[in-house]
Amino acid sequence: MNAANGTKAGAPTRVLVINSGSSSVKYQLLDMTDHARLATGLVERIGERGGAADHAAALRQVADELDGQGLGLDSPRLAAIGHRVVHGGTRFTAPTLITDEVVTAIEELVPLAPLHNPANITGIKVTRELRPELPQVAVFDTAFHATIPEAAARYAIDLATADRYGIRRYGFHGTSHAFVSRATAALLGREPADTNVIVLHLGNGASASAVRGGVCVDTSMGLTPLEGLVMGTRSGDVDPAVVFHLERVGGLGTDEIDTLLNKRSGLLGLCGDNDMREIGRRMAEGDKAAQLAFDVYVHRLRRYIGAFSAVLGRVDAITFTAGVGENSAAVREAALLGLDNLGVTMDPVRNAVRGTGARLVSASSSRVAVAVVPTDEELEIARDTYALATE
Ligand SMILES: Nc1ncnc2c1ncn2[C@@H]1O[C@H](COP(=O)(O)OP(=O)(O)O)[C@@H](O)[C@H]1O
Ligand SMILES: CC(=O)OP(=O)(O)O
Ligand SMILES: [Mg+2]
Repeated sequence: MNAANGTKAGAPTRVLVINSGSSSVKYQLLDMTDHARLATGLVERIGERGGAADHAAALRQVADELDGQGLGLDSPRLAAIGHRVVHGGTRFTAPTLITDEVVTAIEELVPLAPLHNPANITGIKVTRELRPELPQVAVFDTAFHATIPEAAARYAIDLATADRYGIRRYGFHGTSHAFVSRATAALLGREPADTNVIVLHLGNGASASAVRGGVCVDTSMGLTPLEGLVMGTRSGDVDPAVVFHLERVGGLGTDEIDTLLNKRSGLLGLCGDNDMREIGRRMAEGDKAAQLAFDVYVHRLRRYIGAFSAVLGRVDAITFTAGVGENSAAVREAALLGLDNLGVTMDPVRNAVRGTGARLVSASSSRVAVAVVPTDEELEIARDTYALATE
């Protein structure tokens, strides 16, 4: 052992993180001795004109890009590859060393995450072909939510039917909720075990979670990443009868409704834009559709903040993260305005300051701290991967 960093002399210390999404592959190569990013990249527009033909081609492009930087997958310094896998079902509640049997089990979960899991599986298969002997680890979006109690995880539908089809709340963005809730405790100078946090992960996909003492007790996403908050292109909560209505009265097919709710709804559906920056610009010009989209987005957020305040009882912090949460002072302010009865007092000046690191944006007098914490899903995945690969 090397006393300085706890690793065996000459042992590989690098981890490649692969995040295969529905139309992109993101990757990062990290050195786990100092968490340095040696390479990061993104292959976009998979399956579109001018983009990679498919996910396998995108993964080979990633391997070539790393080769070109002298950081190829054949490097003896690579300790492991970590893959983000969106749906782990009830079977995978912790990071898992990938075997043929694990790949088959992730394939069996495709019906629960048809938009996400197939891309994750392709990523795993391509890198296993390239480095068959290297430890590869699946890190699941759902795992952090496995602790949610039955009262919050169950939908109130016929129990036998629910169990037969695996219908329950799984929750997603778990690596982000785990990382950010821990970082919030650190920012407050407290132990995660005595810190209660509401985490608002507001990216293209968006979800809220209630974390009590480091343990997740509720989250807004459900069976799939469609439920809950208003997102870039996803509706979040709707009355499920909307689906029957569109089928019976609108004559839409199941796949059309799936596409409508996942890809043509949310901010995009309400105003034609899914980027909060563009919505802000349009609002400044008095655009009514953009204003409506913003208002619906914020109203839904406030509902979940209220609900999760009640779920937790005592709230120590409300933390904003991901693209919108880290950058939109307007969303943060509108979401928390007038919540003094819940112990939340924003400091509008602190909130408006553009910053990059973890920071507080509440007034010093606020009983509940309001924080902005940049998420780092890749580092969380790399840590989980390295821990499992080197144990
Ligand atoms: N400066 C900004 N102000 C407001 N919103 C921003 C800003 N920068 C990024 N965003 C929002 O963040 C979103 C992307 O968030 P991100 O967490 O990167 O998404 P993803 O889910 O793709 O990882 C964009 O769609 C945009 O609306
Ligand atoms: C699960 C999910 O919603 O992921 P993303 O935000 O990457 O779309
Ligand atoms: Mg993201």
